[in-house]
Amino acid sequence: MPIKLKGEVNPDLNNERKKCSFNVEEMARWYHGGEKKLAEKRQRETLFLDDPDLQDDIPTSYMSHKEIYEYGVGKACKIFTKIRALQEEGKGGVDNFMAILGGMLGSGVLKEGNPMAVHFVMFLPTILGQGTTEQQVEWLGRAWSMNILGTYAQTELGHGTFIRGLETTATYDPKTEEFILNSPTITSYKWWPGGLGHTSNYAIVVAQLYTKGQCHGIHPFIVQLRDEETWAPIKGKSVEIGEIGPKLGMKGVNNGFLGFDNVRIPRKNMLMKNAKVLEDGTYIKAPSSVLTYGTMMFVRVVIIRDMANYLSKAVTIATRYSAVRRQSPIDPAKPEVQVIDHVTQQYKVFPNIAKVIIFQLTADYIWNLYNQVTSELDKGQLERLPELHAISCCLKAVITQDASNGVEQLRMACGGHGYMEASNLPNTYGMVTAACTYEGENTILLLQTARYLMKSWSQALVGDALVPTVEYLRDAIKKRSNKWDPSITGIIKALQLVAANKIRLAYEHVENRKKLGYSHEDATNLSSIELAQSADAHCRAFLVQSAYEMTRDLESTVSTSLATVLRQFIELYAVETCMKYIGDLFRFSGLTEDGVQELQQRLEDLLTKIRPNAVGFVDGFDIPDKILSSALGAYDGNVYERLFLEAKKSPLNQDPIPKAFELHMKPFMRSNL
Ligand SMILES: CC/C=C\C/C=C\C/C=C\C/C=C\C/C=C\C/C=C\CC/C=C/C(=O)SCCNC(=O)CCNC(=O)[C@H](O)C(C)(C)COP(=O)(O)OP(=O)(O)OC[C@H]1O[C@@H](n2cnc3c(N)ncnc32)[C@H](O)[C@@H]1OP(=O)(O)O
Ligand SMILES: Cc1cc2nc3c(=O)[nH]c(=O)nc-3n(C[C@H](O)[C@H](O)[C@H](O)COP(=O)(O)OP(=O)(O)OC[C@H]3O[C@@H](n4cnc5c(N)ncnc54)[C@H](O)[C@@H]3O)c2cc1C
Repeated sequence: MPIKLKGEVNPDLNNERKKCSFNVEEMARWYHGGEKKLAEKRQRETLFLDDPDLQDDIPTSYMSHKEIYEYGVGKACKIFTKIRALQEEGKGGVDNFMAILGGMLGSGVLKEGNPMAVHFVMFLPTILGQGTTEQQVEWLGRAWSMNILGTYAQTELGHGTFIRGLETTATYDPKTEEFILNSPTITSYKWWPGGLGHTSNYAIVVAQLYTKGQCHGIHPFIVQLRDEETWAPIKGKSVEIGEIGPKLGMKGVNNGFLGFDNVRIPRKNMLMKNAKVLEDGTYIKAPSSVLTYGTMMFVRVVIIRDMANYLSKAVTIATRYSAVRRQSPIDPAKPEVQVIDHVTQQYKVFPNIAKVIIFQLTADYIWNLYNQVTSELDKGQLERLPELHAISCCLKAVITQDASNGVEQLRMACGGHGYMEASNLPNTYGMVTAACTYEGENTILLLQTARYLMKSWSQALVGDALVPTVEYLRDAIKKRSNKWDPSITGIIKALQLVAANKIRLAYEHVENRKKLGYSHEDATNLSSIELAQSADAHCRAFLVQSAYEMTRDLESTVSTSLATVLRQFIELYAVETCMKYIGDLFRFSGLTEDGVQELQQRLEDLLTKIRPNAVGFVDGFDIPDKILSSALGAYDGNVYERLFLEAKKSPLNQDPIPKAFELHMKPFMRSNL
């Protein structure tokens, strides 16, 4: 019997949708920032997803490495042609870029990643954030219209985290008013930049600046890599350039390597909004050396929404599949149930739905804070930069880690079929887990936050004023333990108390070690497990608190039925966080065995309450099938038909007798007859 799509929605999914107690369209409006934004999102998606030129004829899974790249570049050009047209019509603005570069619409049209993404995510923002007005005039026009394509070349073969240790040099020659770029060692070769391999003809290169025989640390330079007409690497052998080879995921991103042999660039190509080199080689310091790190902060901020997007896709796939899949009766006398009725399955899936909401709210919070602080920086006010750095570092670390764990858990929640590329969960995992490493490896970022927390603790000890994100430390100094209060505000206080005590202990252990004669750096390294954990605890308390505060007036903005379900998810997030940190809560918050049993009961009650709304809720994320790209997660739930149709696409299935039979198996199988 030929397998065809039925054109009908799976009856189990139909029943789920009938059970939903709130209006899914209202949820979509709330989640996407209001009616206007939702309508724009849908129009944009239709424009891209229905374009015959942007359909996937062959799944990329069956393509070679080279084909994936060529196909990706072709698609990227078509995508940006459409984006250009939208911009020219004055439609969409930054929202178009947010959508097309990230894990929602972007990953729907270009599953393996976009080889031109770093041009918009880092090359342009670096010129904007670190170029002078003249440099912006010189470069931005051509970069915006993509007449030149750039990347961000910071990481080297030998150094990614410790950027002060980068080895690429840019030595100023006052005679010609040029910088001379060199890669003195193999470890100094740039390694990793997205699109560097074959897709960019310019790069922001981060290099050690030498002038008048002195090193002034790392600075950004605009360097041409390839001829604009011929695309040949410039000046024969002086630029050595290529791509780094296959990776776990992001297979279409064309990450590259780059080496310099006496490559000369004009003085004006050093980005000089902050630090400067004058014609005679005089160096003028920046108001703060960390302003060079600004692009990384920008990307850490946008990654948060990207993680919410990827997780929302994975959890939509797993929730719908869990409603369609029937396996094992609960009562042996009755038929097999939908796997979503097994409570352990609910426990795998629903907390990940809750995380999408929390991450989305956090993305709004951090985006607003980022915009406030950068507008202050433009006026020369640097006061709030450390707080933004501290909170964005731990949020990036915790949210990428949770999203990555979440996608993997959801893949497993789909059993064997989750392991198929046709589920789109393996590819999603490849995209998400990369974010745990890029833009600052997560442990490093937690340690950056911890560095700030140590300072904040010492300020709290002497009664100095504290910024809002660490204000809770002041109360914790006075009160080291608490009486357990199971309300949401009580949970927030308890999580803050855990964080504050972990910060205190890490601080005390660093200080004790210093008293034993260790240097500050060695004492810090010896205490770094506790330091990283204190930053993690701080972030988790922050996530619950900010979600709670950002939804304070929920009842006045949405219907009671929607507010009820949203509150259930926020409460589930808070309770699940408590269950994960139960040992810490016992240590520091006055939680008792009775309290734990109450939390367990509450967790189970919440799963039961959420159960009838789960499918409706993920429908409210409003993710079109073409973006989900999943046989398991499509709106109609025709899982088995889709899996079959995908399997039929395998090149091996195009011929009933494989070549390998005549070539290898037959001679082998008969050789011992
Ligand atoms: C215009 C564009 C239009 C449209 C585009 C719009 C939107 C795009 C939208 C959507 C896109 C969607 C998704 C994007 C998602 C994915 C992106 C795609 C691809 C990603 C490509 C990846 C790129 C990269 O990975 S680039 C390389 C990144 N590398 C790193 O992150 C390195 C990590 N290391 C460091 O940052 C540093 O080395 C360090 C660990 C911080 C240590 O540095 P250093 O040794 O100097 O520091 P100290 O510890 O001694 O600290 C000194 C001092 O500085 C403070 N500090 C450190 N960093 C910062 C900072 N960034 N800002 C402010 N302050 C900072 C630190 O706290 C110390 O302060 P104190 O001395 O006061 O304690
Ligand atoms: C998909 C992808 C895309 C990327 N795109 C770009 C790009 O466009 N441009 C670019 O410039 N770079 C890019 N990168 C590079 C990326 O930014 C680095 O890989 C990242 O910053 C981590 O650095 P590393 O690889 O040197 O890791 P390492 O620093 O070598 O980390 C290895 C281990 O050492 C630990 N470690 C290191 N230092 C410390 C410390 N001080 N304390 C405690 N532990 C420590 C880490 O926690 C980790 O466990 C990309 C990377 C990936 C994976």
